[in-house]
Amino acid sequence: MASHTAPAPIHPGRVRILRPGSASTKSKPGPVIYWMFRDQRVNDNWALLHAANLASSLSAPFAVAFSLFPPPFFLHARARHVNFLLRGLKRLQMTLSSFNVPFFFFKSYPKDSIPNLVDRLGASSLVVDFSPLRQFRSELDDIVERIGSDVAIHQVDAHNVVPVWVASDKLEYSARTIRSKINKLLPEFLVDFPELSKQTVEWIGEKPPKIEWDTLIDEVNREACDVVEIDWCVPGEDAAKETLLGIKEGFLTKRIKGYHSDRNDPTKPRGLSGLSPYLHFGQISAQRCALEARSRRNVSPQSVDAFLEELIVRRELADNFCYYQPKYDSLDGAWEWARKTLNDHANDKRDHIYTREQLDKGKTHDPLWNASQMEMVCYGKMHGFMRMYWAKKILEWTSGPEEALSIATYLNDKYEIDGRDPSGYVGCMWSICGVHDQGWKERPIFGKIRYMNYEGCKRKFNVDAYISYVNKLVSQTKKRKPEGPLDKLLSKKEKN
Ligand SMILES: Cc1cc2nc3c(=O)[nH]c(=O)nc-3n(C[C@H](O)[C@H](O)[C@H](O)COP(=O)(O)OP(=O)(O)OC[C@H]3O[C@@H](n4cnc5c(N)ncnc54)[C@H](O)[C@@H]3O)c2cc1C
Repeated sequence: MASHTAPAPIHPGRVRILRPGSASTKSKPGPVIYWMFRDQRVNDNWALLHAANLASSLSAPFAVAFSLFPPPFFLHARARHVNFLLRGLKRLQMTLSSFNVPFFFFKSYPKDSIPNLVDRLGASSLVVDFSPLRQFRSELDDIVERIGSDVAIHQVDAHNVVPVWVASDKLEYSARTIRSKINKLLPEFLVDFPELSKQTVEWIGEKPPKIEWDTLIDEVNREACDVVEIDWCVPGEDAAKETLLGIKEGFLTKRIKGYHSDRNDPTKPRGLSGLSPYLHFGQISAQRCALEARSRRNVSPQSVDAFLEELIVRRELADNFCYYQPKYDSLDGAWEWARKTLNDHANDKRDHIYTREQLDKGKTHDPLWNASQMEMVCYGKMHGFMRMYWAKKILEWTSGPEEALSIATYLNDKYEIDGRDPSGYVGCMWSICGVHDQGWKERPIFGKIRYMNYEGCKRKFNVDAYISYVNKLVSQTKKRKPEGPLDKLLSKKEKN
């Protein structure tokens, strides 16, 4: 991609030394291993660049390792998620090999495979990604504990434009309180990436075993078959780049102008960037998206500013919340005012009460809600505006806020291709528990939590058009038989 600012070295604030190790005191330090987790890309990846720099400073080679949690997978991922990830990694392995970088893949808990690999290879250093999610952090704690004290362990926040620990040292109250902190740091952190160079120190150690990608994908399709793969979104870095900058339908090249006016209209899904699957799996860097958007600001300042607000401020606020609030997916994680108002109204009469199963099947009295649920179930990505309405109605139609939150996060994680993400937990917490929002006029069930209703949606967009759009999506999905290999379909889409 084109460079717009001078490439910068890695900002020291982006790297945390979890353990110093003693590699530099050795006459022949062992290789550097990068345990890739959340940032599954070769381009624009500060963690990979750091591993390469570290290796070069030690005159040692480096390799990348990825460990797929065994079933039920990380955060109970379904075939939709795991195979998007695997198809992306399949391409990533090829790209890495063009840089002479070996790629080790395991289907086991990282806390088992990574320390074992580090030990077997006599590695001098381990570089790890950052994620604020509990399950990742506990896995990392175990890894650190199991690795010998002479091995250096460095953590790099390659996901956020401003590393979470630099942006703020505390739980932020709202976008208003974090915005100025992030904006002040952008000149330091929103800089162009240096290029990754080909590995020059020869890898003479153990060779990674051959990865049978197609067999793995078939296995996952059997093991996590309750939510099937999607076919409209091609996984991998190239497709991510195409979504951002493609000459036919790229977001910044063709669609950005309408973002400001169309992004809250669910009948215009192309009005959104469509980048969330790629951002979630780290197949594109948010920093790259921001650099490219900023360089096109003259095309449509309002739209670019609105996009940067979502991409940087809102997304990184979500990481801040999950990082500093351990109860990020529970009513206990809400602010005192919200917990009080929700508890005050927990026993209010509900006109409709649905079970998780009824909601899962989209069987409520509200055709708009059912359509949004089906958009998520069949298509795998509900429109951003509908996500708010969808979650708020779950609060209205279940027996209490704790149950509502648990159903909303369960369904969001199960079906959204971008689910199991800090932005998902915070989206549900915002909608149901008022996190990052303010108190509104008190009303039944919701208390002071912001309310949304069907009539409001009717005033904002053409509800019937959205419902028919989703019906069409559903029937197209039903028509697509799982007969032909999805690979064929995906590669055809990639060529177009
Ligand atoms: C109940 C609920 C659940 C949500 N679940 C998820 C989820 O599981 N995963 C997820 O990535 N986002 C989630 N969001 C946030 C938002 O709806 C999606 O990020 C957005 O719809 C993704 O589509 P897009 O990339 O085309 O959006 P665009 O509008 O083009 O946004 C670009 C990027 O900005 C970020 N972004 C946009 N809106 C938000 C937001 N409100 N909070 C944080 N980051 C944002 C995302 O990374 C997004 O990809 C949820 C919101 C709500 C209210």
